[in-house]
Amino acid sequence: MDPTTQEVPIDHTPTNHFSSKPQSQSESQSQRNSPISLTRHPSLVLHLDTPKGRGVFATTRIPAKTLLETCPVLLLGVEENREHIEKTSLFHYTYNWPLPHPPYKTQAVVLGLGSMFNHSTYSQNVVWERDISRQIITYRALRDIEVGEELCISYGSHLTFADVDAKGHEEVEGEEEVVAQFGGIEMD
Ligand SMILES: C[S@@+](CC[C@H](N)C(=O)[O-])C[C@H]1O[C@@H](n2cnc3c(N)ncnc32)[C@H](O)[C@@H]1O
Repeated sequence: MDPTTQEVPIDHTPTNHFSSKPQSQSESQSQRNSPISLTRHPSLVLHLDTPKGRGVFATTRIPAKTLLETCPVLLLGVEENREHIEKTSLFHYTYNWPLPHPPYKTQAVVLGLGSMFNHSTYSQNVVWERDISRQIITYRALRDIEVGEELCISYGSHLTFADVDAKGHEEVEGEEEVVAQFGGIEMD
């Protein structure tokens, strides 16, 4: 797998990009029950008028692996998503979210800055990780981020919009592809 993108199959096991230490059952149980710190890195600002719309930028240098943001998510019902959300602009802000039962996937609205990170094919500098049991997503610096740099994640390879960073003539995929990928954002 290309480590710079997050195109991984849906996995119900929480993963950690920066540590390989497995969690014991009691550790994960006590983690589930403890309050969640809601981190937002103080150097993040929102620019309103970029070629990608709004976007998140750094006002100081941010070292690799720094925790940037912790976002609670709002899980959508499968039918609710299909019948309503997919028909609205909110759909382009949703992430795929695994379910333990058929159809094994729904969408989630990410509350906080998580919905503001744009996509970069070539300069992804932020990785994100779902915590399935606690319904949160955490974002970390993938590498050192310089002053003035935009913070970008990868939405995966199937985009529903023309990528302003694209160098070639990459095709914009249809809406159904997006559902299969990012939700609105594959974000996996
Ligand atoms: C989750 S939102 C990100 C925040 C968005 N820029 C805003 O202003 O609300 C996803 C949307 O941002 C835009 N976007 C993100 N990455 C982009 C890129 N690389 N090129 C062009 N547009 C992008 C697209 O309109 C996409 O549907």
